[in-house]
Amino acid sequence: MDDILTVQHVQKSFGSKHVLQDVDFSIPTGSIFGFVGENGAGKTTTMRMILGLEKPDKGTITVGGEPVTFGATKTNRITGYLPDVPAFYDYMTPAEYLDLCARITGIDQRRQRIAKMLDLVGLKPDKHRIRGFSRGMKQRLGIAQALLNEPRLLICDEPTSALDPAGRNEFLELLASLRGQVTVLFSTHILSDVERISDRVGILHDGRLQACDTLVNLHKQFGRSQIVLTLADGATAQRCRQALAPLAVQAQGTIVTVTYHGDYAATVSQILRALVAANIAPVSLQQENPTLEQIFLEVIGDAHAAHDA
Ligand SMILES: Nc1ncnc2c1ncn2[C@@H]1O[C@H](COP(=O)(O)OP(=O)(O)OP(=O)(O)O)[C@@H](O)[C@H]1O
Repeated sequence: MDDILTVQHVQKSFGSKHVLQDVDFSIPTGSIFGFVGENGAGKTTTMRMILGLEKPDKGTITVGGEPVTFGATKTNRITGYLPDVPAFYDYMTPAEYLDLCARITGIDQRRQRIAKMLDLVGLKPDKHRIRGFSRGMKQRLGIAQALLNEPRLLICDEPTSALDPAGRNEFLELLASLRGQVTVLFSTHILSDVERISDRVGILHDGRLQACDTLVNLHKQFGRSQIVLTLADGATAQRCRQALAPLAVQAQGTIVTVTYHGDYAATVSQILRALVAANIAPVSLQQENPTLEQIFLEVIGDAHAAHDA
């Protein structure tokens, strides 16, 4: 699979502030990429550089194999953008607004295209003015606008942060429904949103992409998975802890927790063999997967440790 976007060794400072030190990543065509970082990490700056709205100090960016140049860039013909605070003409209906955008960008067969976009984002082609829209409806209209020119790459800056849970849910479903039709790059600091729909995740911290991989691989590399056993009583829990001593094991009350990296099946069979040998029958055994939030903390913790070393 080829990469729709490549960002190579990009650096950016504002005055004496080094925002991006060496950002390097690519996005395979057709995937949904969650771009994660704390406030001020440089997500918006990176996206603006991909759109040619900001000039990198060093490094190169390509979209669809073409280099992005600062200013009027050809690559924006295949890129759609939903800014963090999209601005609309409130007195227009969504169809009127999309018609205006389509005229400005010279889109053919406007009527069919607008009807298709409104249908895709679940907005009615009626006389309701944007003024009365909820934030969620405005975000969906923003997506319709960003998709108007049938882009190959859709960039969304913090698209869910201003939405309530129901609006977020709807919006994430809409983004997920675009999978396969358009490659999506969206930034957020809501990690559960990334976990729900992304194929790949990039974690931006300290001016670098500290991790960039599929969720499965991030779990493998950084996730500290746990297996939680419940025993009949405290004494059995202590015996269980001793039986499992070669593993990273803790006991508290009747609960014994084993923390492991890597393969669940291999670890659980090791546990079961040790329990059988010690003649211990647990009341329950449960697998607990790390959340992306735990992985994020692990990644930025590793970055700090490397920095301090
Ligand atoms: N035009 C500018 N001039 C000076 N500093 C800037 C400019 N644009 C961004 N910055 C600074 O660069 C840093 C990164 O900002 P950026 O908006 O890219 O971060 P972000 O990860 O998108 O954060 P947020 O989640 O808060 O939007 C911030 O410290 C910001 O103040």
